[in-house]
Amino acid sequence: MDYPGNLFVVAAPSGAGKSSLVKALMELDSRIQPAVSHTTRPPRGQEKHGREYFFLSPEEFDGMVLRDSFLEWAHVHGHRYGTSRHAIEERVAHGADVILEIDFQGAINVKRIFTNAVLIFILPPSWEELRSRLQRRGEDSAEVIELRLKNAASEMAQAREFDFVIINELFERAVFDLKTIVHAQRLKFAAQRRARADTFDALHIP
Ligand SMILES: Nc1ncnc2c1ncn2[C@@H]1O[C@H](COP(=O)(O)OP(=O)(O)OP(=O)(O)O)[C@@H](O)[C@H]1O
Ligand SMILES: Nc1nc2c(ncn2[C@@H]2O[C@H](COP(=O)(O)O)[C@@H](O)[C@H]2O)c(=O)[nH]1
Repeated sequence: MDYPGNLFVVAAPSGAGKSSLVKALMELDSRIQPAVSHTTRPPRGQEKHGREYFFLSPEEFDGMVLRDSFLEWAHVHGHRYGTSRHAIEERVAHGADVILEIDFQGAINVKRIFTNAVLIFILPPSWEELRSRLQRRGEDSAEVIELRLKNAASEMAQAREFDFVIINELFERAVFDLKTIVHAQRLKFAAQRRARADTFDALHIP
């Protein structure tokens, strides 16, 4: 699918810093809109229904799957997470730039549908730092942290499927990299759309 707005998809192993980076990007760039996912995971810390996620029961999630309401959904760290079609298709069709924070399975599925989507993978500088960020965040039990670190190895192996990889060592540097990727892609897509429109005009194709 090709739409007037741009779709950016950010994935990372848990604790690499993608939510922090996306939040910082949105503070610098008012054109970027977040998409709130649905999940069966219980809220953690100060999370609020409708802000970080729509928190659903397994039955409610099943209902959305049966109604084909998800653009993509996946099992991640023992819970289900999904991106609603409604949240994306309508907004991108109307020219909005939307950013998704989802896992690598979701990112690859989104790219199959939105072939112009830009996939960005965030890596931590080291295993030690990844562990220490999860511990410092202080929102997950030791058991959950171990599960997320165990899953991180296979997630990181997917980085090569992505269009861009950012190493989030120095936070400000990583925000700059993310901002630069978004800006460069907007320019590229705008130029492609102009070139296509010019070709259609030249060929008198309505
Ligand atoms: N460059 C950085 N240097 C040091 N700490 C960082 C950096 N980036 C993020 N952090 C911290 O690491 C922790 C994890 O970051 P964050 O919650 O953004 O990760 P995440 O990838 O979104 O994780 P999850 O997928 O579990 O939600 C947070 O406490 C955050 O403040
Ligand atoms: N495939 C999808 N993955 C998603 C979605 N929303 C979030 N996620 C990913 O799940 C893990 C865990 O998130 P957490 O908030 O429990 O730490 C993380 O990788 C998210 O990016 C989604 O809609 N689809």
